[in-house]
Amino acid sequence: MKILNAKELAEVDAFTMNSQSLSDWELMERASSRAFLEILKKINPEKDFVYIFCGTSNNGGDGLALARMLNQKQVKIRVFEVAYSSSTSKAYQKNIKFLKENRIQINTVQNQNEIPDLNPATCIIDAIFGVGLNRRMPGFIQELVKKINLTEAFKISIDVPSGMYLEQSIETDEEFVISDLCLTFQLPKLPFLLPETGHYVENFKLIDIGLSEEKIKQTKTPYNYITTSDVSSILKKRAKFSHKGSFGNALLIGGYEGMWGSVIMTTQACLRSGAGKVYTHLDKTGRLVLAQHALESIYIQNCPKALKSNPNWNAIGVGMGLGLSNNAVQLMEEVLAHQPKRLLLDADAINLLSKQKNWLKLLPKNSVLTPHIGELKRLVGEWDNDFDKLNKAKQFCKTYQVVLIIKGAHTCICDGTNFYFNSSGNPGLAKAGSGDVLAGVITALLAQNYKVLEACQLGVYLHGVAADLALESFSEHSLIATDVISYLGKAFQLLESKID
Ligand SMILES: NC(=O)C1=CN([C@@H]2O[C@H](COP(=O)(O)OP(=O)(O)OC[C@H]3O[C@@H](n4cnc5c(N)ncnc54)[C@H](O)[C@@H]3O)[C@@H](O)[C@H]2O)[C@H](O)CC1
Ligand SMILES: [K+]
Repeated sequence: MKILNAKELAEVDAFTMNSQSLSDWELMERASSRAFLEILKKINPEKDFVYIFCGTSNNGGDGLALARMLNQKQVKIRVFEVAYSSSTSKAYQKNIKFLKENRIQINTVQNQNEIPDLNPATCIIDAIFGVGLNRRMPGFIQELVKKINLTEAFKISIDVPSGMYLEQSIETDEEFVISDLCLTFQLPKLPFLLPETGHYVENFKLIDIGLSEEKIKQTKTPYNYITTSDVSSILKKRAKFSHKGSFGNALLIGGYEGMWGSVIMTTQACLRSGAGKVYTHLDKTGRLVLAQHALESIYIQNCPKALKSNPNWNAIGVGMGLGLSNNAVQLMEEVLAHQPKRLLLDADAINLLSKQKNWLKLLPKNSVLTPHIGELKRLVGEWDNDFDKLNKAKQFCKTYQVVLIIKGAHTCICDGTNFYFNSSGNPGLAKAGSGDVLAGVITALLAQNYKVLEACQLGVYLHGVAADLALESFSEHSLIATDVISYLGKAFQLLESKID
């Protein structure tokens, strides 16, 4: 699924109206009536007192249409026109006319003194600014937003929380609405997926308003959102006459300094993700633990020898609990000298790379690096804000011709040109061990010869889905990495059921 900016969305709107012979007002009516159905699920129409703040552009037009629909349902409402401009669109004016015909009072807020007492409101609908905000909101709106954020009322933002820009960070002294629910039209918006802003948009729901699929498909954007339909087309069926040699040999290297568990979890996840054969090298003190927990894997005692004697590793995953000792440095040197076809570097492998930046140019083309935020900082340096972070990540990938998987909520994959944000997963994954599991899933897919970027998208998505499905039996608090491994099967089942 694509993530578009305001200009691209406006073009898609225009194309849709033209191709479906819709007026502005009809498209607005479609958008608002679908948002209305979602609002009804969240409010008590008999008891709630809903305040609706409408700007003077199309987002405000949605708000006015919602006011009419709520009034028709006999919901108690108060409508406020947040008048930041005197020029309004035709669709907006038509909605104002309807409200007037229905004798619904429209209160104006044009300065700080006109901001109403919000205490009576039990629900607030924020339709002040949508995707079109492109500069600082006027001071009185900043004050209004501050006041909205202080209320206990249930807050619903329409399309975008007012005050949030689609393509730039807000300044520290700027406000945006922190809503309980954001009903966003058709496609996700980039700031929802970035931690600085996304932290305040915990709950967003996509409202399908029937925008032209054809035009969306034609629109070029570097930003994408990984959904079930994107990845189910990537997953390959296992052929009837296949054998273990058809699905690749994966070698996993890590598990030193008491961190055996790390590479053993990677091994288990790799085994559960379809690799033909999984070989594991870890500190020899951990070999019996490996044998107990991953009977199907093959223990490699002498890793340098294994690298030298077998030029045909389909994929190597290195770094999980590797440590930073001289031994770890030597192992990394061996791996780099081997130049595997498919290489994934996680955890300490990334930390070692950050210490020895001259190694970066030795990475085989399309190596996959899976840093969490702290590891990314060590790799690319500090960033000013999330947009700057994306730029730095992109530059890094271009320079070294690698793929970065930036782990966190909405894990982001960057290949130097495009970004892919994950839609699956939950905060139960914010625990030690989750990354080891992810490394195992992706190494298995790389071993099976999936294209690198496809292996990353599929792996990240499956890992998140497994964590989501595991919530059937566990909670976000209690979920641990091995639970995610046990749900990988169900995650694969879900995607397999979509293969034709
Ligand atoms: N397909 C859809 O997504 C649909 C979206 N709809 C809704 O329309 C808005 C987008 O409408 P638009 O009029 O372009 O933008 P806004 O309502 O966000 O208003 C911005 C408006 O104000 C100007 N402006 C920008 N920044 C400022 C500022 N700081 N101060 C004053 N004025 C500012 C800017 O030039 C714009 O004119 C979308 O979010 C949906 O809610 C429709 O319902 C149809 C389908
Ligand atoms: K809004």
